[in-house]
Amino acid sequence: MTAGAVTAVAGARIEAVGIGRTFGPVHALAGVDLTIAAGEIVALLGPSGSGKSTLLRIIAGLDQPTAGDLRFDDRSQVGVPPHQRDVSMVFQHFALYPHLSATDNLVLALRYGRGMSRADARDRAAETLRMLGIADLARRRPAQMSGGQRQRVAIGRAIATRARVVLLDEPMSGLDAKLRVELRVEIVDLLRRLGTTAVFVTHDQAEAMAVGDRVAVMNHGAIEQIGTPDAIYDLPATRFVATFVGSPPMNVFEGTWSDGQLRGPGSGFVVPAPAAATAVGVRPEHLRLVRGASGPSAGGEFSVQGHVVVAERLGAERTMYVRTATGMVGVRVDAAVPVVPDEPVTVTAPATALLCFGPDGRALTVPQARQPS
Ligand SMILES: Nc1ncnc2c1ncn2[C@@H]1O[C@H](COP(=O)(O)OP(=O)(O)OP(=O)(O)O)[C@@H](O)[C@H]1O
Repeated sequence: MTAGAVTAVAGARIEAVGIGRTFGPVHALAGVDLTIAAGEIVALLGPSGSGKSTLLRIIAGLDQPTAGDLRFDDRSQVGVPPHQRDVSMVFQHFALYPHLSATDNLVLALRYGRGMSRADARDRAAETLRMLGIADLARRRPAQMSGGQRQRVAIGRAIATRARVVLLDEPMSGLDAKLRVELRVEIVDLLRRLGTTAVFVTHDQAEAMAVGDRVAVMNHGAIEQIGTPDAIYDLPATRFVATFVGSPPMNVFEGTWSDGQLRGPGSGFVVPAPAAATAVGVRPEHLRLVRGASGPSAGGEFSVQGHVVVAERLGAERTMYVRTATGMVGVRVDAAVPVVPDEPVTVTAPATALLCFGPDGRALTVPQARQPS
């Protein structure tokens, strides 16, 4: 994409206050509070059915909340139709007009959505296609483009209008992995340069972490946690967030608490834990693999024994899966570590890498090593 000066916009500040949406007995949204700063990019991340699209549609004005308020720059948008909200949307399916060229798809949106003159609309369309590196597609119709090219045009149409809010609903889910990565870098760069406020829905945690200034993790119609990608990864507020974000996910081990310690089943781990802890979590990269069975752990270190099952190669590293009495454990190791199926191993982690969870799934402690500075 060609960098260069573009006409910037003042993105709107979005505020959702106690937004609820029921469909008969279904609570699609259960009191969502969310403030998005002007010009910020927020990724809505969550499993299928968690309410992401419903929230996005309410922000767009395509659906109305059954409770709460939605404000743009302190003005309530409840009851305001989509075309009066200054939002533009990119959907998973391109929704381009098939009989129009790339240029004309943009020109139409600018003339009828923005009331621009034909000449101004053509200038803006050309500028936008240039920004997206697809000026050579100007005369082609959607059927003459690849999926990635069509989605670039659809994104171009959304940003060409310079709406103060851009909403993207799984905009890349039909594209292959390499193209998704390429395109998301371009989208973020473009949104930043324009200064527009953006909400990006995805169920792909890597994508959410890559595009969002902040990530809002949704579950059962509520936001479980909102924070920077670093905060979401390093300081997850709940067990759900801890295991939804990260690949492979955080390992979580159930235990029984007594006298300041959490004990795994059988002769499993014993680690210091706050009262009422029911489980302890540790990320695969904080675990260490020691060959053979070792004695009891010292100094509050986490330690379980097991046997190597399989390993998955991931670039310079691999994930070794080890079967233990407390379940399967994923350990991130250097790719140079040889894989010997069935080999007895001990998996350990320092106490500072452990995160304990209570019976309601909330994180109980923030390990010293991971306190924000
Ligand atoms: N028009 C509707 N009528 C009835 N139920 C609905 C409607 N729209 C959404 N729901 C329900 O609301 C809940 C949230 O749906 P929503 O589409 O917002 O989830 P999502 O997180 O976007 O999921 P996905 O990733 O699968 O798109 C689901 O239980 C869904 O079945």
